[in-house]
Amino acid sequence: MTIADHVREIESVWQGNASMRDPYVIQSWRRCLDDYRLDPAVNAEAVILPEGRLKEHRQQAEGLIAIARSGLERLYGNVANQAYVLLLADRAGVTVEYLGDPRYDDDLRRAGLYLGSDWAESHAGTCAVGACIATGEALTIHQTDHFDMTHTPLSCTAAPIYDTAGQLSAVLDISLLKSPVEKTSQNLARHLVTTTVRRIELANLMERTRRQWVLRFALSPEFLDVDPEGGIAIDDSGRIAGLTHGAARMLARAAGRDWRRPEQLIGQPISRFLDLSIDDLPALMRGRPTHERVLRARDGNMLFAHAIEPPPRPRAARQTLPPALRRLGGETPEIKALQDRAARFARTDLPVLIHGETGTGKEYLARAIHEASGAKGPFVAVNCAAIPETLAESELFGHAPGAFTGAAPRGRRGLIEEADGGTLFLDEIGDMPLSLQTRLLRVLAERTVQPLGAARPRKVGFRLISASHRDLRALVAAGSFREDLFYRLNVAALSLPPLRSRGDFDWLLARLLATRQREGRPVRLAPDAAAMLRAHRWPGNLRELDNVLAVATALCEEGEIRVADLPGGLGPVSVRTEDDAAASLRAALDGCGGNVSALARRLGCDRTTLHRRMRRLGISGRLRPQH
Ligand SMILES: Nc1ncnc2c1ncn2[C@@H]1O[C@H](COP(=O)(O)OP(=O)(O)OP(=O)(O)O)[C@@H](O)[C@H]1O
Repeated sequence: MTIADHVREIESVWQGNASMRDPYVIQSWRRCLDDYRLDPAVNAEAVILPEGRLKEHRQQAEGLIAIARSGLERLYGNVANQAYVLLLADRAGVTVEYLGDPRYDDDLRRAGLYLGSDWAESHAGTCAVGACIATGEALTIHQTDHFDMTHTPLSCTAAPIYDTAGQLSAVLDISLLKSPVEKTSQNLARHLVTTTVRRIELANLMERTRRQWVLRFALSPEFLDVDPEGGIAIDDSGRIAGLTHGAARMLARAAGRDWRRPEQLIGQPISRFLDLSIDDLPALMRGRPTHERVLRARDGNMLFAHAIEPPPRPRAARQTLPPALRRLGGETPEIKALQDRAARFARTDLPVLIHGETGTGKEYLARAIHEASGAKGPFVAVNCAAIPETLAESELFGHAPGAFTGAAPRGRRGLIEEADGGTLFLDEIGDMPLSLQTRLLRVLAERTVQPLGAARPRKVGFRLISASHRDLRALVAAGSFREDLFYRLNVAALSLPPLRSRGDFDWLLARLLATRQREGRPVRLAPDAAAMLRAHRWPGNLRELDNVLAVATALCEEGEIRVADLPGGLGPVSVRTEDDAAASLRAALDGCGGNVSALARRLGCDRTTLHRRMRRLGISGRLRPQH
């Protein structure tokens, strides 16, 4: 066809003469002439947007491109060797994603079948993307259907992609540079794009309505599970929260409404369209044979449906925290973040480094991680600051029989070996002497331990958790901590906040108080005493609070801790020292005639705990009442 013939045909159609062209082609020609004032005799060059503007369009369509990509790639895989090009255009008509054969790059670019090409009907004239945006329907613009001669060699088929609110959001186009003369040759292409779009819309619906029920449907049971015709998201109250285009058409038909007016569908009760309520959805889940999952639409048509339950709400995620980690604190964002991080580390065997002031619960957290990890072996805690340097080596690494004077005759397994299969917790790691740091580094690098005097190293496997109240980076800078060891320990870092800044103070207070008993009964806290505890600065953190409660429990009467039972000087301006706690405990011990077991019974804790606390506070168990 010559330009003159083409122009003459368009003019004839415009004058209202009969035509063999599809109605949507004629309507587009009219828009081009009447609305856009285009001239079919003037060839409009393909417009390719400059990179900056293309980037803006791509950024806006990012989510859609990500969802559409696998559908596009699969479709392209099916048609690539037949010289088809795939374009994904946004609702403005700009090509934001493109799959084509690089061998024809120049021709494709010239024809506008390229990334960044702008197919808006207002300047490109009649074209598949533009006409699809204007009509909202899948269609083929074949060769001389195009408005001017620039694009007449092309055959382009496009289908609209609707978002879950029923608005046209993009167009998928499949084009050929050269095609057979017959337009019907593109019927298969039309089937392929509409099928791909249906899948893209379903994927988009599933992605965007994760918290709702999704009902997928098909007209025949065989296709329900493999290739449903559409999907509807339904909220808790049984209203339509989102849908695919196939669903919009089906629902509109069922209730005699217009699918082009999504506000007549979105937000409406599903029961207006289908013989269905929210309570019927569980019965439509997979598990029942497909042919039994039948629904009746309000227009009397039957369809087969498959309901997909929403996943549990995010709150449930907290429920899945291992119990040991749940016990770490109350529900504040800071503690929740700490628990989530610790839970993730617990699932790995990464070395963990915990930082926190003294008494903030570093060992408690380390034990919780050990418990949450499900490790079979033991939790072995070593306080690097407490072992005398001379003993540290044999304590940690063990020794062979007779390795040195005073060595155990049958030798001794070191603490590192004891932790085999479990967790080694090195508390106050910053206080470890440099010589031991070097040996520890070797254990970590080689995963073996060599006891003193032993001929051969032994294999060990454990998770390492270390802790310090000191700034290890500063120690590295000062030369008292090995830098290479620091990097090996500081793989997964956790930081415990000081008690004075914890938003869950009351939760912790209640928790610690719940472990106390007086004469077999729970202990209460008078409101003014609680206020005093809240106002204190707690330099000794949780340990200090625990000690204060222990002593106050011992001193209180009628099971209620009052202000008078709290150590003097407790309050916002005072800085309570461990000496105060020691003095209170000493007083309580005196009250039991220096008998640790008796005091432990009175305090409602076991003897080991009390001994540990006394050791920490520098109190000897053989202490006699002081007069
Ligand atoms: N989340 C918690 N809930 C209840 N009690 C806790 C919690 N965290 C710590 N504690 C208690 O607080 C006290 C101090 O905890 P822990 O010994 O773990 O602190 P730490 O930081 O390791 O101390 P240090 O720096 O002296 O080694 C312990 O009695 C512990 O049982």
